[in-house]
Amino acid sequence: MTKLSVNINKIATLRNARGHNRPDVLQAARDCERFGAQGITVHPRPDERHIRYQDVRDLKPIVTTELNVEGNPTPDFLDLVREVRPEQVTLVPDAPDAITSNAGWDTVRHQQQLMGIVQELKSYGCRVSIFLDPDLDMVKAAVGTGADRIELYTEAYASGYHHNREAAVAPYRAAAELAQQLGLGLNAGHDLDLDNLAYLKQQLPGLAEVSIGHALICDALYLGLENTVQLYRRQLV
Ligand SMILES: CC(=O)[C@@H](O)[C@H](O)COP(=O)(O)O
Ligand SMILES: NCC(=O)COP(=O)(O)O
Repeated sequence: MTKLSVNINKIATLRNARGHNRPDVLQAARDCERFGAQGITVHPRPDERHIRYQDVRDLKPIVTTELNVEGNPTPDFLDLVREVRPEQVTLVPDAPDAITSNAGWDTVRHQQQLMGIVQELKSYGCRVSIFLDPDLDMVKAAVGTGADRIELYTEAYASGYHHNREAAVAPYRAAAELAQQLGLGLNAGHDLDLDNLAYLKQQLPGLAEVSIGHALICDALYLGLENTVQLYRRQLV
């Protein structure tokens, strides 16, 4: 089974536009779970333009599925996850000024740094996942970091899907097979949507989890959150 973790960053973007508490991020998390989400993902960024560090603290006690906290392991981010101890931490090498995540780790270059961080986070009981491009050398070097899983960065798959989906998924299938042979669990995310999700799931046996935010929240504007979460779940059976 592939689990659906709903990324609620965009709920926070909308809330922050007015400075009050509408929509309520915590209620949105509860509702996503009630509608079928099997996890809640947040990606606090240093400027707190959507999810704030305090949201992450507030979400931990109310999320009943799994809280997945994504981000660059800066000192502030590490202090946050030390305090909150989410079920999963996904390490993402995004620059502070990045509009959104735009690359996976160079696990060859950063293996030592990641090794120390992964070891510490695992000692708190967090599952640790490393955000990666579908590059076989990066997958091999990810093993040496001690991470439990990798999250394949699916932007290139999503952007190539409508042109040639077989070609778009091929590097992901190779990376997924290698990761699982090497004992790494497999997550995927970024720009997944109702068009491209089912094919990815079909092509990547063993895919443990997808985290989806932007497209899902956009779809919910038209289809409603309950219906949308269920539609995404149905792509994953
Ligand atoms: C790691 C990843 O792909 C997601 O966290 C994505 O970057 C969402 O972040 P934003 O909502 O800030 O675009
Ligand atoms: N890890 C990917 C994620 O959480 C959501 O990415 P997107 O669906 O907002 O592109």
